[in-house]
Amino acid sequence: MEQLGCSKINIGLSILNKRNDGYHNIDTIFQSIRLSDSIYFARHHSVVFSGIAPELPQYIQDMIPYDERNLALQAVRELQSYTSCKAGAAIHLLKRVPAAAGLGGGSADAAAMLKGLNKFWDLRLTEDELLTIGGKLGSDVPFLLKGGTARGTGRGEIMEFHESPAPHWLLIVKPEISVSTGIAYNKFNGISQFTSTTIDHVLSALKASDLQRAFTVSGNTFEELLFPEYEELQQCKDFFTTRGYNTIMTGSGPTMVVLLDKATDALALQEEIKANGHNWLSLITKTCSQEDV
Ligand SMILES: C[C@](O)(CO)[C@H](O)COP(=O)(O)OP(=O)(O)OC[C@H]1O[C@@H](n2ccc(N)nc2=O)[C@H](O)[C@@H]1O
Ligand SMILES: Nc1ncnc2c1ncn2[C@@H]1O[C@H](COP(=O)(O)OP(=O)(O)OP(=O)(O)O)[C@@H](O)[C@H]1O
Repeated sequence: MEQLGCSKINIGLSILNKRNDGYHNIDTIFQSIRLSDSIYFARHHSVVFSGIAPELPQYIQDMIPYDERNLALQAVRELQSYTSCKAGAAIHLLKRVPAAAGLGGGSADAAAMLKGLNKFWDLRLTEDELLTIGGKLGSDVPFLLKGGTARGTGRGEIMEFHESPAPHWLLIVKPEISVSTGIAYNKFNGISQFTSTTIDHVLSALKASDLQRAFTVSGNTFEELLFPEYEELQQCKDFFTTRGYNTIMTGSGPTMVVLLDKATDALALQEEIKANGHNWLSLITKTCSQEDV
């Protein structure tokens, strides 16, 4: 049995304030994208876990541990302790989503593991139970369990779902910079030009099915926090905006999301990235809706 774990982009993200539990309240628009990892389940007498990421560059492969530190295996452990299930499974994770990219890759695997094992072991957990278990594993996991298009508040787990825009082609571009999510959040000093009003504007553009406008009016507090320190991020964004493409950073970065008019634009941009000597990883994907997740 195969279970897909679709990743996400954030179309706008405002950090509102720091909470007493160490997390930050945010206001964001989550949007599922087709780019996904696969988890394969086969019958086995005990739980064994393995994984590979052959399509990703070596420096990203080196970041992903296939042991108890892997969020997907942590999802297995959470399910085992919640249900006391003693069943086995041979579980294999095939990663295609770049790690530490702001695409929610590890969280997508955790979500896929919860949904996959719920079916494979016939656990019959309700969606609410999965959302509660998912929330323990990471702030992005509840959205990734459901997918589609949602406004996320709280630490991201309070979700208000909306109709997804028609599928749009995207070029996902990741510079070779890694900043951990926790460290990026710690740079927040209480002030951002992007507020819930920014996210209101994104949402009204989405309601009008105008993804171009949604990108134009969106903003991400993490851009304010990271661009001054990592010049290459501004350079990467400018590379696409100066060529006329609406471009936003997703999550806590460093990945840029370039909104395309047509898939062939991606091939031309990939050629230009190479011709300009940039070592950015770029992948073509599409936005998708809850039915695809
Ligand atoms: C940047 C986003 O991807 C936007 O969707 C998420 O907010 C991050 O979600 P995530 O990777 O699932 O993050 P978690 O694993 O829950 O938290 C990692 C670390 O990020 C910080 N964190 C995360 C989410 C949040 N709303 N406030 C935070 O301050 C905390 O220091 C936490 O220890
Ligand atoms: N299944 C997994 N896939 C990728 N990374 C994982 C996984 N499990 C644990 N990790 C660790 O988590 C780190 C962050 O990777 P992940 O892909 O989840 O980040 P992200 O896309 O930036 O997440 P977010 O957008 O939720 O902040 C990696 O550097 C890696 O060490």
